[in-house]
Amino acid sequence: MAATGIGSTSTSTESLSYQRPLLLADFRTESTFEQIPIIDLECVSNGGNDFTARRALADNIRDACINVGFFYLKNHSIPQEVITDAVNATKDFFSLPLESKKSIDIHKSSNFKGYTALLGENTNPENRGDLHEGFDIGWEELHSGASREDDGAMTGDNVWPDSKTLPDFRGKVLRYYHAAVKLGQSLFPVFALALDLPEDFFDDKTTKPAAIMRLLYYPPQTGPVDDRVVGIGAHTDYECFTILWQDEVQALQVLNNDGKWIDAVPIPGTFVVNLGDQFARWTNDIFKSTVHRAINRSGIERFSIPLFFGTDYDVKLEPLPSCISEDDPPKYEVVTAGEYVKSRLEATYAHSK
Ligand SMILES: O=C(O)CCC(=O)C(=O)O
Ligand SMILES: [Fe+2]
Repeated sequence: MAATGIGSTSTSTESLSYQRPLLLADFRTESTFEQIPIIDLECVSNGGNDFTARRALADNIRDACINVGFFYLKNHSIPQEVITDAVNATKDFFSLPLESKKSIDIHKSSNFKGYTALLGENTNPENRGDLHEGFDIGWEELHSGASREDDGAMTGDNVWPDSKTLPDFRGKVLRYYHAAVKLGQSLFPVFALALDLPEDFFDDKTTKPAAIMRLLYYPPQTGPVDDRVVGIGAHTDYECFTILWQDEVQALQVLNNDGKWIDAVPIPGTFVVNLGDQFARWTNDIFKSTVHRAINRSGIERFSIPLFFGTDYDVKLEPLPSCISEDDPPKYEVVTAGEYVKSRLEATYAHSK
């Protein structure tokens, strides 16, 4: 599937920009961040015909990717109604009796799909388990329900709760999934431009959206909090980038270079986007896969929905020539995106096997 949202036809201005010397690391600032930047996606959401605006957007995104690894996205194109439906479906799902949810436990799945119970996952190996419940899905055709025949290491169907119990659940969740995938597809060309690559660079590497979506529920943690049992322990994400919807409850925190946790304060109408390990690998760490965690000390329930979007599972994560040099040799062994995601998921769920 071709990337949507912005065109990839070359103009003379674009060709010139590709030939600029690539000194991406020079965009790194000396001091660390104290805030997460807000980026306006209007020029992509409106059809993306203005290259000057796309270039300016890519420059802002480059700055955020090199120096923070996180940004808020405003003026995205996902209708509020699609989000609200998915959030309501999320709340209905987590309200089901534990035995219904356990019947589709993620440990029964060969491809990491289904329900994760409280403490079922441990994102930070130094911790004792994450205090959230989750529900994971991957790509599935909206109407026919077909999954893909061959997703390499990640091949397999989604699992769903009983449609008699939650008749609208699958439709609402998948509608949001496909909207978020479309938004993600519109971001790949901007990331490419931010790396001074042709805007269509990721098109042939993202033909079958390798996107995992999670519904997450964080119960409140009251009283003294054991640092080793938090909502989600300190970790980096595994794919190229994550598009996170979060409700109004503050819990997400992002680690800056001074080791200080910066709150990713909820901003209504925005998504939080953060980079993951695949982009760190493509760029030999020029793009930051920033450590983050979530602790819900608010006293009320919190819900969030991340969508993790990587390159196709059979694509090799090779460093871009512009991001390596004699002084900066490749830092990572080359593996496929699917092997990488699978190995990280195996480690995350190993403790509750
Ligand atoms: O719920 C959140 O705010 C963050 C979730 C997260 O970091 C993840 O699932 O990887
Ligand atoms: Fe994360």
